[in-house]
Amino acid sequence: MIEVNAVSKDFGGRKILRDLSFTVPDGRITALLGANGAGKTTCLRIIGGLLRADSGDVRLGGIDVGRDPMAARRQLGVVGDREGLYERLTVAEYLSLFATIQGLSGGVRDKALQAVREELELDDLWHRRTRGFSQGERMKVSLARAMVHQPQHLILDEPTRGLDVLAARLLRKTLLQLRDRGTTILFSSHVMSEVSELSDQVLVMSAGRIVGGGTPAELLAQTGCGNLEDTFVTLAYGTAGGQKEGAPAC
Ligand SMILES: Nc1ncnc2c1ncn2[C@@H]1O[C@H](COP(=O)(O)OP(=O)(O)OP(=O)(O)O)[C@@H](O)[C@H]1O
Repeated sequence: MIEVNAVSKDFGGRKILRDLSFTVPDGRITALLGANGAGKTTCLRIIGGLLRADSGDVRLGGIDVGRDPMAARRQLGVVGDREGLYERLTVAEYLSLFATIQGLSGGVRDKALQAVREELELDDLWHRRTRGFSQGERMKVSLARAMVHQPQHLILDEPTRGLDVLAARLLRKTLLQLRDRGTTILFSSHVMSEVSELSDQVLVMSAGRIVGGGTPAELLAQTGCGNLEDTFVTLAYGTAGGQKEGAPAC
C-alpha cells in the first residue's frame, strides 16, 4: 500500500502540493489524473524518494520514505519522466547493474534478468548499447529496470507517452499481469482510454490537491457524467464541455 499523508511542497514560494493525502491499495492499478501543472510528477517524485516533501510523509508498505529511503527503494520500481539510461551500457549490462544495486546476485539475478527479458520482449535489444534507442525502446528498458527486483510497488509517470500502438499494448498487458500478481501500481496519464482500460481506482488532482477519487463507476455516479473524460474535466476544471464554472457539469 502507498500512503501519502498531508504532503505539501513549494517551489520558489509557489504552492505545488497542498496538504495532499491519498492511499493506493495493494494489488490494484490506480491512475493519477490532472491538468498540466497540477502536480502529478512532483507527487510521484516525492513518493519515489527523488524529492523531499516540505511537510507530511509517504509510506510504502508501512516504511517511511523520508526516514528509511533505502528500505523503501527495495519495495519500489519507478518509471520516471526521464528514462535515466546509461548510454554506454548494453541493456543486459544496465539491467544487471540495477539488479545488483537492488541486492540480487548469482542465479537469482540471472533468473530475474531472464524474466524481464522475456516479459518485455527484449531479445533484439539485449546486447545493444542504449545510445540512440527510440522512445519505445527507452521506455521498455526503463520499465524493465523498474520491474527487475519484483518490487511490491510500481509508479509510472505517463508511461505510454511516445509509444506506438504495439509498445503501448505490451505495456498495458504487462501492468495488468503485474497487478494480477499483487503489485501495487500508481501511474499518471492524460490518455482517458488507457485510464479506462487499466484503472481499478482513479484519483483526480487539481492545483496540488485531490479533488475526486474512486472507481471509474463511482466517479461517473458522483458527477453524473456519461464518460470518464467529462468526469475528469468536471472534477479537474469544475466544468465539462466548456460550461461556465458553477453550472451543473454533465
Ligand atoms: N524543480 C522545479 N522548480 C520549480 N518549479 C517546478 C519544479 N518542478 C515542478 N515545478 C512546477 O510545479 C508545477 C507542477 O509541476 P508537475 O510537473 O508536478 O505537474 P504535472 O501535473 O506532472 O504536469 P504535466 O501533466 O504537464 O506533466 C508546475 O507549475 C511546474 O512548473
